[in-house]
Amino acid sequence: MIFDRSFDFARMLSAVDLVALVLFGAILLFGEFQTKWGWLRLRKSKTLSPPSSPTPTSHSHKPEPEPRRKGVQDIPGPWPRLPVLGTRWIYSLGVYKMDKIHEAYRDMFERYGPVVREEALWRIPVVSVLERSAIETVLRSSTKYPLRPPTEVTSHYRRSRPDRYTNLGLVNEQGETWHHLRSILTPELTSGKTMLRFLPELNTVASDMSTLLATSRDAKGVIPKFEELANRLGLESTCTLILGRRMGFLDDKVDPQAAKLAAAVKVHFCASRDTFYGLPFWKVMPTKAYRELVESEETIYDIISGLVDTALAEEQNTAQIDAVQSVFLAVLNAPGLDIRDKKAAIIDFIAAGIQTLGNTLVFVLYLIAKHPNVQQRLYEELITAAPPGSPWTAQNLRNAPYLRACIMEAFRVLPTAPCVARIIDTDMVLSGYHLNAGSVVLCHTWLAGLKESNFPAAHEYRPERWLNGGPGSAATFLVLPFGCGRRMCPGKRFVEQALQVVVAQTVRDFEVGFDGELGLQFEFLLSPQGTASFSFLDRV
Ligand code: HEM
Repeated sequence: MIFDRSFDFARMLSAVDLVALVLFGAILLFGEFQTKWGWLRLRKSKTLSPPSSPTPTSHSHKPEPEPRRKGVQDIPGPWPRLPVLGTRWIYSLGVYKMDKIHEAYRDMFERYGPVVREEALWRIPVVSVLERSAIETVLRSSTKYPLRPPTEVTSHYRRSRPDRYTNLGLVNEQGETWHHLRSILTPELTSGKTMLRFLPELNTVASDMSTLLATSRDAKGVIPKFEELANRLGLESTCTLILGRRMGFLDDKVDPQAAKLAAAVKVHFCASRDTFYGLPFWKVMPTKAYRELVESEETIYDIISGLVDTALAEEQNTAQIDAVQSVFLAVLNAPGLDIRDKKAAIIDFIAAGIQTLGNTLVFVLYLIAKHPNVQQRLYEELITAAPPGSPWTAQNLRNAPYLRACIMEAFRVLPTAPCVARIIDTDMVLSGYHLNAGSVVLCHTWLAGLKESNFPAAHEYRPERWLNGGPGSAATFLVLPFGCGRRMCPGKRFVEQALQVVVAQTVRDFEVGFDGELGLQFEFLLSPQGTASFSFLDRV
């Protein structure tokens, strides 16, 4: 077994590695590189009292010793736990592959049971939970300012650029600063009214995507790198929503900016993964992953910043897509925020929509393509709800429950975000272990949703389970593609609507096919592995 205590860790390290590790440990020990949220771990317990010591009594018989309660230190997990560095070595020394971390968790749950403890830098425990009850306990306890572990490397970089950022951004901020940003930056983005007004423009985006699919096919109807088009769709639709204008990323000719931006977003996710799961050498020197992160962050900033500036200049003269511009302007006109924060928020929103939406579209269409019966039923529903040539209105979409079921089931079987992370802010008992406030917990919603005990025939793609009231309470905390509570993804409404319109348009226009199996890889998000070769045949 890989993680037996007899596992010979030293054999895996060269002498140079060992010296580097020792030196690194010393630097960290005496340096100022403690994680910024480590203090939470040290906070006083709120709800649980420590095990009580036996009270002296006048009776002669000895009181029964109380069973020792199991704490975080008792949770099984990879071994050895190194001083300072914890267990992050498992991803760096070839035990698990960095791009297969989704499989690593599956393996660890099989090996150690439904609760697994890893240790991040400074031996801070990171607890992974698989049981539905544990996931519910964590996610139900959402407070006013829910805490999600920040991506430390982005925070580190942003602190080094006060010319561009005054804070860490919505994704990485915590507490009152996060709440302030969230309440100012997201109301337009999350508003149902905004989405409704955006629908006509989304129809033109979906129709342009269909044209692009038709013209990008080879003689057999195959598009060998569909994921690139899916990312362009993500970029175009998000820009249309946020900037209030069409950008032309779905035009026939590949826009070099779009390609550069999509590539930078991919590198950014991978570098975030490598710095998060790898050994934290980036904290003391600019490692390859850190340099890639900085480079991609700057590329993303520069390109989107250019788009924002152009949109802003045009805004002075024209009101382009009347309804949609409100997201962009609402952010720019928000009171009480530095212009750097507004610009950074717009950039973050656009960057957030590219690969997330692209990957999700690949997954949904893949599952539909691999299940011809599902595709046929969906097609029949769609042409009844909106015959070819008619638009996707709110009413037409309401009349397509099977479409929503296909998307929801895809989120259960192949979600882009496979777990929801929290730093718990009260003590709690999870699967029999007492955890103190400040513990980092990863709720593995994806793997839990694939358990037979939660969903019958869990490994099968069955959209029907979401019809007529859905699969019941099992779904509440297990199928959470956008997270939950106050920190839930503010892009949820937009993404759901965009997916519905684009999938509906695509399946109405084409019979979608996929040869073979789609591989998966972990890029901080769950992503298709390699290229995704789809066929799109005209409906007769
Ligand atoms: C398929 C597409 C998407 C998926 C699957 C997705 C998923 C998620 C998830 C799981 C979270 C964490 C939620 C939590 O901790 O409870 C999140 C946060 C976030 N997402 Fe998305 N997202 C998507 C698209 C978008 C888009 C298009 C935008 C912007 C327009 C966006 C902006 C954000 C922001 C700003 C946060 C941080 C929110 C906060 O901490 O307050 N996302 N997303």
